[in-house]
Amino acid sequence: MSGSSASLQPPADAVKPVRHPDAPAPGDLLGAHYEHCFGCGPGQPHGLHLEARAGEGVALTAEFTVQPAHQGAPGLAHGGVLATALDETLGSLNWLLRTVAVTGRLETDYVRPVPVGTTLHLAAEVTAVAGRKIYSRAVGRLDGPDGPVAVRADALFVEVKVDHFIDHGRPEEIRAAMSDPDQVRRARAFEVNP
Ligand SMILES: CCCCC/C=C\C/C=C\C/C=C\C/C=C\CCCC(=O)SCCNC(=O)CCNC(=O)[C@H](O)C(C)(C)COP(=O)(O)OP(=O)(O)OC[C@H]1O[C@@H](n2cnc3c(N)ncnc32)[C@H](O)[C@@H]1OP(=O)(O)O
Repeated sequence: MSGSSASLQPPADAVKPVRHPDAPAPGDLLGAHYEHCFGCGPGQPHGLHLEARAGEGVALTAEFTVQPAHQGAPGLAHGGVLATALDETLGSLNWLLRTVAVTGRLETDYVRPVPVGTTLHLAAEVTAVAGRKIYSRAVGRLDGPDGPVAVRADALFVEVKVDHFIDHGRPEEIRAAMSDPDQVRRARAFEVNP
């Protein structure tokens, strides 16, 4: 059963999430937040190339097709890769809040094995917000958006400033990101108070 950890239960003062007025319209592809992201970046040959689309409210859907490079057991997706798909899907919710946030905690249930070649159909939503803490959950299904559940996750993301990345990222990549106007625009657009 997922969501059992006490730290993933929203506190009494938590509020419902609010979709940002400039959030992408329902159905819009969200695009990669960073070219070299292992979850969504087009510049990672063995990455997941996960594609997320805005939903209604603070919810979205995403798809990811398991490639041979993602195996753990023969012919089956690696559990860590599936956790990455869930993490990336949950992280994409930040586009709808227009908040920069990182994963603090991710709890994953593996319900069914996921064969190579499978397209995992993911759906995620923010359930509550308490200060900098964003509570969310996701599910991944086989054979279509209404297919059997293969994986589930509950998560806590914590809002950070863009400086979080600038302060902690390896200087080579940070320098490259900061000299890319598109990347700077994407990062700054997420900040509530740039
Ligand atoms: C211009 C160039 C820019 C370059 C940047 C480019 C792009 C940027 C745009 C978007 C990118 C955004 C995200 C990345 C993208 C997607 C990937 C998917 C998401 C990820 O893959 S992202 C990587 C994995 N992730 C981390 O790398 C985090 C490492 N970690 C930390 O950096 C700190 O740990 C942090 C910041 C989490 C907290 O640190 P902190 O000092 O800011 O705050 P603090 O500790 O006070 O926590 C505040 C409140 O959260 C509670 N809390 C914290 N952690 C908890 C836990 N684990 N369990 C339960 N509760 C927890 C506390 O209990 C407290 O709660 P309370 O307020 O009630 O006391």
